[in-house]
Amino acid sequence: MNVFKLLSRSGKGPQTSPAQKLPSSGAVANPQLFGHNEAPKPAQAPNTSRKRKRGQVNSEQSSTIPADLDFFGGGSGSVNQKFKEDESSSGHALEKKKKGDDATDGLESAENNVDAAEERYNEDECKRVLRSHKLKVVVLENFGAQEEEKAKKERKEKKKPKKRRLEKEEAESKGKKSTKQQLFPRPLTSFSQLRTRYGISRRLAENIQEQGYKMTTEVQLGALPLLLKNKEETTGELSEISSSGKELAGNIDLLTVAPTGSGKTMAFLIPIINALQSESRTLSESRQLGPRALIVAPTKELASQIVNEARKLTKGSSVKATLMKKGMELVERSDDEASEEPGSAAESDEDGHSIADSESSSEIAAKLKGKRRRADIVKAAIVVATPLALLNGLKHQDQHISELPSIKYMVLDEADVLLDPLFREQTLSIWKACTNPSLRVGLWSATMGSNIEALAVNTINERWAKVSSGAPDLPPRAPLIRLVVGLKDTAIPNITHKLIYAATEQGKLLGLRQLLHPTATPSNEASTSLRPPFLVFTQTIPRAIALHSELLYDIPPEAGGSSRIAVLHADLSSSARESIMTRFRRGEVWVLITTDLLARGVDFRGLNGVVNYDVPNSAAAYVHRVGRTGRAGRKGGVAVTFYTQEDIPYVKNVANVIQASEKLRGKEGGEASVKQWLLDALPTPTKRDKQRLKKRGVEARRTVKDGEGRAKMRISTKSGYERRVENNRRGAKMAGNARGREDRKMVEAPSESEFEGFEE
Ligand SMILES: Nc1ncnc2c1ncn2[C@@H]1O[C@H](COP(=O)(O)OP(=O)(O)OP(=O)(O)O)[C@@H](O)[C@H]1O
Repeated sequence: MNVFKLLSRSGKGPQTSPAQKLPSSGAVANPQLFGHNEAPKPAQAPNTSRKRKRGQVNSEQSSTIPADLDFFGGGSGSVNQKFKEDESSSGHALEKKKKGDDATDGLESAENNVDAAEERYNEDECKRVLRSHKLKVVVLENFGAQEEEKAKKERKEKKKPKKRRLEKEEAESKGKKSTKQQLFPRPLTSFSQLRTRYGISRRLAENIQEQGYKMTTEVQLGALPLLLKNKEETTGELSEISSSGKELAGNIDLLTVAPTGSGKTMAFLIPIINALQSESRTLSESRQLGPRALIVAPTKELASQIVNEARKLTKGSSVKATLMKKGMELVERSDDEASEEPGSAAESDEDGHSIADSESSSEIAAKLKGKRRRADIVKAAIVVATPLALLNGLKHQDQHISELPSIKYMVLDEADVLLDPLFREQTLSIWKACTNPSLRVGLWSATMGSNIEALAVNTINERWAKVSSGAPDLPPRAPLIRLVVGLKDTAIPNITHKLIYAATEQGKLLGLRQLLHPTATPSNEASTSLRPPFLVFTQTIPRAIALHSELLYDIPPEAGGSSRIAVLHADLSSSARESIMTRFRRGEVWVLITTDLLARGVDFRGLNGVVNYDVPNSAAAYVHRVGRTGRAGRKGGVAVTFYTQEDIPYVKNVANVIQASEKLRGKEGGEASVKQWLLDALPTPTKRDKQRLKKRGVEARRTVKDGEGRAKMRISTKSGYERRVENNRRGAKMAGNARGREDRKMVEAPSESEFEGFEE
């Protein structure tokens, strides 16, 4: 169906080139964002001593590599060629699987080929690959080594006279370098290496292979080698930063900043699932151990998406993942504290964690009359939840929070928002409740302020001070490593940004209608390039609702009419939210109007665009909102941002992000969508302005009434005068109708003998 023909009233639709690639056209062969234009390196002498293994591609025989596998950008350079061999062999394995061949056979041949490629890595090549993919790994805090060093120094210094000691300290603090130690982990260029190099379970390897991914994304390429234990090298990459590198290999806290849609979910799930699988071989063993990994996400939508991903990767294994819902508990409670709410018993989860799944509501009600219900205790190894759902499962009536000593892994997905004032208290309470001394933490997001890094370091220190007191035999203290992919806090380079001045609220509505009906303005560049499905973001829930009712009848009935447009916000019930998400994912809804509820993490793979109907509240919010399109390297996504007179004090935030993202893409000067003159003309918001905007949004849009009681910043194409005339007319008509009904009642009042219908 040509969506655009149906949307454009003329029926012709805009002319699009058949070659135009949109995110909705499907996955791209190369999900990576950087490293495509890598210059080829001089060829290295081939390793002739090694016997070629079964299925391995000979670089001399096959000089032409399929374009979709050429992810290091052509040329016969040593590293490029080696990875191509590696990839083509694993791609071959994938193809085999598609044809119905035995999956394990494919795995084996890929593993054998990777073995061969592995041998030819050297440190310089690793560095080059990491650089070309814009990966930077640094040691943010090396707690263990710092403590060791401090203790050593103290012992030494005690022996020196005081004067000399003070002089030395002063000199040291003056010359202290702030540069962080950089690490160069061996990049993971193929998923097959997960088995050959890190020995992940066969089941997990098969589940990954079933996803059909041809190559690792940048964040997977950098994070997985840091988080997994290398089965061959006993010291691992971390030997560089600690004498106890052997114990630290794969045993670190990681703070990752990587672009939106770059596959961070897989990157944090694989190491956790692998570790949990090696702890428990059978399902009953795993259930006995209870929850051992906690994944915290800011919204229900994101949490349920993570659970789905985790279930794909844990299929057929002893490890299960569950979504924390109302009526589920993480700790045992006394009878007095058990939930009294019958509604909370009604939710059950795929892994059978609810007591209510086989009972009718009347049975439950009857039981509850006699005895308070004991909530269901979660047994799954991986628990995914929003901070509030988790705290509800941990808090007691007297407000004290139970400890969770069984949790060994905690992931904060969208860590910057979870540690932002909005969620900070809840998140830190959860973090502190995880009292296991070997707790490993992962903080992941596409944006991360330096204040969040500092907060993470403080929290890790505080927690350690608490858990280590009175526990002498603790494992070595893990370092905090930071991995950054690309340019920190920048929008992905593979989408097109459009910043459009709409002057007024009515101008924005007209602009959005032009996007919906593209042939009405063929000259408008923005309108010809945005295709449904797309998301529309507003500042508040009332504005999302108002915009939805304004646009409800804009889609012609032949195209599905009002069912094609929907609104999703936090005031809707969970089931309504789930149903809208499903309809949007299935393609039944084409335009989804929402608030920042869907700005983070949610993965709509084929989303063609994002419209910022209201300017986002921060640069980070822009990065996340527009990152709903262009996922996994998909090209052709469009991000349109409307701004009005009221937004001018703040719009520079957004303009700067667009400029940085276009620079990353190589679009500068005349080609850039935000011209330098505009950037120069826009006022720079102060720190206070930014803080106010982040907290409250554009103030004018929050004020519903002005001093004279008139509605301001309303979403409507009609002027205030037109609306008043219309309201007066409507009022007069309603009054007339009411009078008419009264008159008719008098005239038509039935006589007592007349039939008046059946009583209910
Ligand atoms: N190696 C891969 N090759 C191709 N696609 C991948 C690969 N890894 C993950 N994906 C896909 O990329 C998409 C985005 O992944 P994911 O949701 O994990 O991104 P993210 O980095 O968490 O994004 P965000 O910052 O928006 O939360 C998903 O559809 C996922 O299935």
